[in-house]
Amino acid sequence: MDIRFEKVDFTYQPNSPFEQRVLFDINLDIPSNSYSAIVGHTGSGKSTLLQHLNALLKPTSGKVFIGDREITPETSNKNLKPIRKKVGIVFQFPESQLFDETVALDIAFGPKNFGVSEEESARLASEMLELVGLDDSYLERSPFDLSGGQMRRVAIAGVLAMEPEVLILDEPTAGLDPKGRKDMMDMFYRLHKERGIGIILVTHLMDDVAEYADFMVVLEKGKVQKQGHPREIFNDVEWLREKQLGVPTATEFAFDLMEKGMEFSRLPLTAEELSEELLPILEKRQVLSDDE
Ligand SMILES: Nc1ncnc2c1ncn2[C@@H]1O[C@H](COP(=O)(O)OP(=O)(O)OP(=O)(O)O)[C@@H](O)[C@H]1O
Repeated sequence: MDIRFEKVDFTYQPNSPFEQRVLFDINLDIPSNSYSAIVGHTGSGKSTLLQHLNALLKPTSGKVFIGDREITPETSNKNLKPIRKKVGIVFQFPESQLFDETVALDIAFGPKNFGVSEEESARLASEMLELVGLDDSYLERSPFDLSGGQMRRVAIAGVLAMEPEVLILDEPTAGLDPKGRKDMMDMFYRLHKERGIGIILVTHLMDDVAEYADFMVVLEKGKVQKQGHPREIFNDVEWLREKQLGVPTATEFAFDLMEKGMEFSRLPLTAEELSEELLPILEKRQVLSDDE
């Protein structure tokens, strides 16, 4: 599903003493079924932009296109439900939104609210729980007896139970330990690859952008500074350093080596790509030293 912004401005509390303009002339074209990453400093407007992606917020001026729907400032709040179903948002610390007595009821809440039968909602709860890596034994447990990471998985299963075409993730691994982070990022990648779910991820972690994303948007003070493939954007490493946005670890390392005279056939973004570049060089050096 295509998502496109055309000249979007957004102002909180317009025409009041608290008026604050947060998004400025956003033109954005998020490729269909991509794994996109939105990066930018704190306060740059990422969460505000995210909420336009499923019409939780409407632009103050301009247009947002979500699939075949067009959202303008005049769009009525009625009939937005189908968009909310197609585009699921996992907010920061989603576990704080769990509320039901059992895991099964919590996950089934969304579909039931959309008129899905009791039976089908229960089936969805079981399927989505498995998808997030928890077995059926969790279904009848209270969500509040689970670990933080498990609670987060249950909350994500609740969003998945709506069977969205696009999943929006606002810093989904915040506060998790390194293993929990990796497991969760791998899970989203599997959902993307195996189920064809489009992902739009907000993150500060450039290693995650490099590892998973095929499209990237850089926001600064409410304006889109760059959009494109991460390899293009990370290529301008001087710009990223100047903006203090962070650079993937492997790319930073490769740039250090380039400054010392090493040549690469393409800019490595991940550890795997870096080792693919380095191995032939090291093997060549080994052959040379063996010959000596
Ligand atoms: N509900 C609101 N009412 C008024 N102003 C708001 C509201 N939500 C956010 N803002 C303001 O909008 C600006 C952008 O905030 P936003 O949360 O979109 O940025 P962000 O890039 O997501 O930041 P972070 O990385 O810290 O989550 C900030 O100056 C913030 O104070």
